[in-house]
Amino acid sequence: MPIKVVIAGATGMLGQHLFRVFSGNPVYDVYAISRTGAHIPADRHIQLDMTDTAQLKKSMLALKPEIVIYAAAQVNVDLCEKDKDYAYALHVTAAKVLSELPSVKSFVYISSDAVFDGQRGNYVEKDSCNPLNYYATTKMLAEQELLKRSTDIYVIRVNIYGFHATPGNSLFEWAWNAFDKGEKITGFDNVYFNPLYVGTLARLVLKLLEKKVKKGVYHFGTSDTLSKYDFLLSIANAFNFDRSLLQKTELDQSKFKAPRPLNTTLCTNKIVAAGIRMPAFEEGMAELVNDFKKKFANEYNL
Ligand SMILES: NC(=O)C1=CN([C@@H]2O[C@H](COP(=O)(O)OP(=O)(O)OC[C@H]3O[C@@H](n4cnc5c(N)ncnc54)[C@H](OP(=O)(O)O)[C@@H]3O)[C@@H](O)[C@H]2O)C=CC1
Ligand SMILES: Cc1cn([C@H]2C[C@H](O)[C@@H](COP(=O)(O)OP(=O)(O)O[C@H]3O[C@@H](C)C(=O)[C@@H](O)[C@H]3O)O2)c(=O)[nH]c1=O
Repeated sequence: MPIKVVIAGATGMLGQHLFRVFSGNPVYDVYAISRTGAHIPADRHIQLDMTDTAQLKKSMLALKPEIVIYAAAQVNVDLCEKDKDYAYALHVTAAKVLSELPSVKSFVYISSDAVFDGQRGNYVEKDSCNPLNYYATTKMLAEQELLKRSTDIYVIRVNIYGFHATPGNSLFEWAWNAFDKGEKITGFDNVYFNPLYVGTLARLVLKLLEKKVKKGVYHFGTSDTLSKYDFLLSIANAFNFDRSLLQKTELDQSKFKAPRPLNTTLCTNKIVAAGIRMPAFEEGMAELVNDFKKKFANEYNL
């Protein structure tokens, strides 16, 4: 019998890849939860606003998933600062409800590098969290809630990049669109991270479950570190945009509502020791370029 998997947030930038990767493996019988169902076959989609926990519980008690992968979120950090109840309901309460289902044996929660305050970088799993904004606070609270359970809980702290199936506003999409229109943008030269391409992360999540890695918290990320300016520059280079459209700036010049951390690079020794290799940044970027060209070749004349 195939193993029933539910992907919460399967229409998202990461979720679309999780849905594709798990659906492509006959071991799994995959279902998606989202509000819109964009690009998900109708017979695989469970349309839900997960902040309606009564409805969520009812439909999942009927479906009985064995594995839940939680990639749903409100990733607009400033919006989370404005609507704290919604952020808490989506990031903490809904995840907790799913983790408590009697059928669930393994639960993967996609957390964030933002749980750290960014004062130091190269964080290991045991370092203390000190979130600077409410988005990150809810990710930390969710981790704490979930880790109380005796089920196999995997918390993956990571930063990600990619693009949506229906064009959205990820960092990559924002920069690509600006460069394409010939607009100038500024890149933070003092903010450091080691982000994974979403296509890569989806495969690594499958590997994590298949290798039966010990439950707990894991840091995922590229083996090298870059600034957000370097990241934006690599987009300009990869797509042959005019590099002079990108200028350097520092984080304190930005006008965010919610404070952001400076250096959230994650040390990945623990997951590498468990036998899962983390790629170099250029490997993921090459995959993104390939995926982007395949998807948008005609639309953008690539
Ligand atoms: N993007 C980033 O820079 C980073 C993201 N992360 C984490 O990675 C994970 C994936 O993020 P990403 O793919 O960028 O997110 P997206 O915003 O691309 O996708 C979010 C997903 O959640 C679903 N969703 C949102 N609200 C609800 C709701 N109320 N009820 C049901 N479904 C909902 C959306 O579906 P729909 O709109 O169809 O309902 C969508 O499928 C998240 O856990 C995030 O915290 C970590 C670090 C960085
Ligand atoms: C990085 C960057 C962003 N910006 C602007 C445009 C961009 O859309 C906006 C937000 O940028 P970012 O997406 O990098 O910033 P931010 O919203 O802080 O990204 C975060 O997202 C959440 C979901 C996480 O989990 C975190 O780890 C974190 O990476 O700020 C610049 O103008 N220059 C820059 O160098």
